[in-house]
Amino acid sequence: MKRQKIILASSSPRRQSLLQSLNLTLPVQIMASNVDESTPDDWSPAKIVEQLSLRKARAVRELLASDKQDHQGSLIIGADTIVVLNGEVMGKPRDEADARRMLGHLQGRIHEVYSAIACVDLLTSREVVSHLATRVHMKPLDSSRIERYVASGEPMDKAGAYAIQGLGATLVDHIDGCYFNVVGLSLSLLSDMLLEFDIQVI
Ligand SMILES: Cc1cn([C@H]2C[C@H](O)[C@@H](COP(=O)(O)OP(=O)(O)OP(=O)(O)O)O2)c(=O)[nH]c1=O
Repeated sequence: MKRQKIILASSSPRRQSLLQSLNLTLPVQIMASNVDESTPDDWSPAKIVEQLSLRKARAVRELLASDKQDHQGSLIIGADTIVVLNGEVMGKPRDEADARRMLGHLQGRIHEVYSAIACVDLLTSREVVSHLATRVHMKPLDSSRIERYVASGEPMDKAGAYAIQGLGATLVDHIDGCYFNVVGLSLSLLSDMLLEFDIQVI
């Protein structure tokens, strides 16, 4: 049995276009699942993103279980991103008020963005998971600027209520670490992990 395809277990358009930008010779299929993203309070940021990325990839494996034959050569990839400020974990904002609150905490401070990638191999049943943290230095922002940014709609489906790849770039002073890790899928980490499954990007 040979490697047939990669399945990205994600509904995030950012992750889809980042993976596609690698121009892999293997076909890429998108298959999102609905997983419960709640986690115990005592989990570290690294454990949260690693376990959630695994949960997403395993959920797709379960979806495929009924027609295993067709997917045996698949490598499933899941990913998860959170923002962490002084121990406070921020996922996606619940509403605009929550986005305002998150940006109010992040402005003028340094936070970390944790993103994990999980690879679940249907060929060998092997699972590999890893994460990176990137430090983001956000500019000081007054409340009217935060208000205008929230009104743009961009924060709503982003961890920490901003998108560094969009208008949010204007709110960031600088970062230490991998840029694509902030966007939600580190291509550097992903390429290293794919090599472990004999998939060469370049
Ligand atoms: C900090 C930051 C996050 N994000 C996004 C990446 C993720 O899509 C999202 C964090 O939510 P996630 O729960 O990691 O992902 P998701 O629900 O969007 O997609 P899926 O679970 O189906 O893979 O925040 C940005 O796009 N830009 C940024 O600068």
